[in-house]
Amino acid sequence: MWEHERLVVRTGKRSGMTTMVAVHSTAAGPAVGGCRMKAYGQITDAVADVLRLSKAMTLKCAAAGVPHGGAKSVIVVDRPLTPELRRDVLLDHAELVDEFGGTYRAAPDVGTGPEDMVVLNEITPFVYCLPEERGGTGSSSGPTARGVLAALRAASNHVFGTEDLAGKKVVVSGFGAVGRLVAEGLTAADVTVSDVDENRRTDRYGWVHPDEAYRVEADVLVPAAVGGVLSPETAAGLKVKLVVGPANNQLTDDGVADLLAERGIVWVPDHIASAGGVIYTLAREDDGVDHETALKRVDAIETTVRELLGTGR
Ligand SMILES: NC(=O)c1ccc[n+]([C@@H]2O[C@H](COP(=O)([O-])OP(=O)(O)OC[C@H]3O[C@@H](n4cnc5c(N)ncnc54)[C@H](O)[C@@H]3O)[C@@H](O)[C@H]2O)c1
Repeated sequence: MWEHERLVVRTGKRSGMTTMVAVHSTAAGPAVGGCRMKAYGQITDAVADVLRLSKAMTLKCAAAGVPHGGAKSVIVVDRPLTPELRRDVLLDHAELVDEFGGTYRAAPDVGTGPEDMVVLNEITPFVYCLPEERGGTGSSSGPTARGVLAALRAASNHVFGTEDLAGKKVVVSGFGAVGRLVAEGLTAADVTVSDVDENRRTDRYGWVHPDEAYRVEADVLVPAAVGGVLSPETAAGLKVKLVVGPANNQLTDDGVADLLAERGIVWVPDHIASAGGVIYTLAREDDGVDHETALKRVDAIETTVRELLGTGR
């Protein structure tokens, strides 16, 4: 069933590249979501992604209790990006974002960052996370990681009876901006990391090949790379008790949640565990609260997860 409010797919007049915006819902308020820039096999893959991700943003905003709906945008990279082409496609995309008149407000996502929001902002005011020197709050990776750590505290307490994961083996799959900060925050745990990019390997943590990350024996798995990583097959092969991570849309389909539950594996939905970035950004940029107050709102993810797991207080 079609449940999105609006989907527009456009060929950019400067770049000739395809960009798109999907608004899933504005029922709770203007829709927010990231602008993803990546290569896809087919345009239909990109459309499927933008529809899935925009719906996940509606769930994320609802669970976080912020007065916004969910949207997402995608820039389909179909050739090597020179700096000129990158700028052109961002300007093309900015025109599309602007046509939504504020019903979609864009933030960075995989493949884009605060500096790209500066380019969008040349055409549209409807952007978040400009660099701090431009009056924005910059990258939201820090608050996102903080939210994941809050979710981990609550879930760890539920599963292991301890909040700090002391001595527990934790596998962080995806050693990028968020994964790295989550690993750093798990000071008491025995952390192993994994990434498709071998250059990210470090002596500080154990290392496991990405193909093995979802099969190794451990206590906790933190998906911090890409979506679609929990399929019926990977769920059947997991040897962990707890899965909590920032990667959006971790399940290949909703039924995988039941498979995990049947196996006694506790999974905290990604739209709850990954909400720290959106909570922080909206608190600072829309509500105008200070850094510490915004972080307190992020830390409330711990309470949300306690309530979700029936250990609320
Ligand atoms: N940054 C945020 O504020 C934020 C907010 C909400 C959700 N997320 C989600 O969290 C995840 C991580 O975000 P990020 O900002 O750290 O991204 P990032 O691009 O900085 O890091 C992702 C890392 O995953 C690696 N990777 C890619 N494919 C992989 C694979 N198959 N197996 C293992 N590693 C792989 C990449 O090499 C990279 O190091 C993404 O799914 C993102 O959508 C991020």
